[in-house]
Amino acid sequence: MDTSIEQKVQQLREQLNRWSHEYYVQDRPTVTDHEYDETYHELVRLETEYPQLVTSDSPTQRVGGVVLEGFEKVTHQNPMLSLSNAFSKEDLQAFDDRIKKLTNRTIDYVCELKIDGLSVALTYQDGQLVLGATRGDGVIGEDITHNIRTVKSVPLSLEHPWSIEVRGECYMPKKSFQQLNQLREEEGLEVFANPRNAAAGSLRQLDSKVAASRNLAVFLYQSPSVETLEVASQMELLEKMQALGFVTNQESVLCHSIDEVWAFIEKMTVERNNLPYEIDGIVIKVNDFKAQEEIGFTVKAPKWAIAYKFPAEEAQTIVRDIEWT
Ligand SMILES: NC(=O)c1cnc(OC2CCCC2)nc1N
Repeated sequence: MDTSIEQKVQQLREQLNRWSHEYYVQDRPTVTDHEYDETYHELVRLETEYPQLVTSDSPTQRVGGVVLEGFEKVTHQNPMLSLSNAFSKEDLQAFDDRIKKLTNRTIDYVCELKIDGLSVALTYQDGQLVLGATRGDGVIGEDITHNIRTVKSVPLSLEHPWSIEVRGECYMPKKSFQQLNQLREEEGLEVFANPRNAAAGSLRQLDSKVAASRNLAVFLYQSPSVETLEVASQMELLEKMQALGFVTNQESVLCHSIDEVWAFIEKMTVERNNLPYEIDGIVIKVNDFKAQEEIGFTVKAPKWAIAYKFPAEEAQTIVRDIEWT
């Protein structure tokens, strides 16, 4: 088979992956959907005629044609940690006091929206996505690669042949959640209680066509590969992951004191209702990785991070009703 066909297929594949990155990762498309679809179907036609040219990172391989018998177990080389919780400004002040006792370094905090989804770990080998896994109990998770590959904002391959693992949250946008529940109601099916359950239910499907239909998305926020990535702080890690083509949450901020952290929490307590996805709090992390190492971990969770949880909305609703009645 002549190499010009091979080059044509590679050129189409790379072009479509670039356009997909612009649309799903940067939210800045440079072509119309029609132009994307035309190019996509040209690739489908050529891959159908020359199936030996299909590669695992071709956009045609995202559509979910895999039905598993069951889920394989995955052991996380680096345990996926959980978070301690804070519920008040006083809890955060106590956290800040503890931190100051554990390191003499000047501490900056990174505040990240606590995305209300399902934790996932993505492993890339030589730039190719080879594994998508759930957190499970933190040590043993489930292999959900067939479903993770259908999430449009997860790169199937990276521009450079990195061998790294990145972690984040897979979630269902509010709009997709409402549309899904409306569809389920029309079909007489049980509706999902919240977007988190809907995302978890979608990723735990054996048939990847289901996940492919659920418009899932991800935000990446952690990586055990900090040596490979040569980053010295959480902020640098977020910037590096974005540079590699991963979606990171653009609301993350650097705070120089716990008072600034609280100001951000108060701001997001109001703004969270306008976000296109659900959050259930704010994650506060010591920025500098050397300081994180000094501060250390408890058995299950880092001492250098805490999750401030928003008050449960139902409680507020009840209180509001009482006030008005
Ligand atoms: N749901 C989130 O958005 C979220 C969860 N966890 C973390 O960090 C944990 C992970 C390992 C140590 C701290 N960050 C987040 N943004």
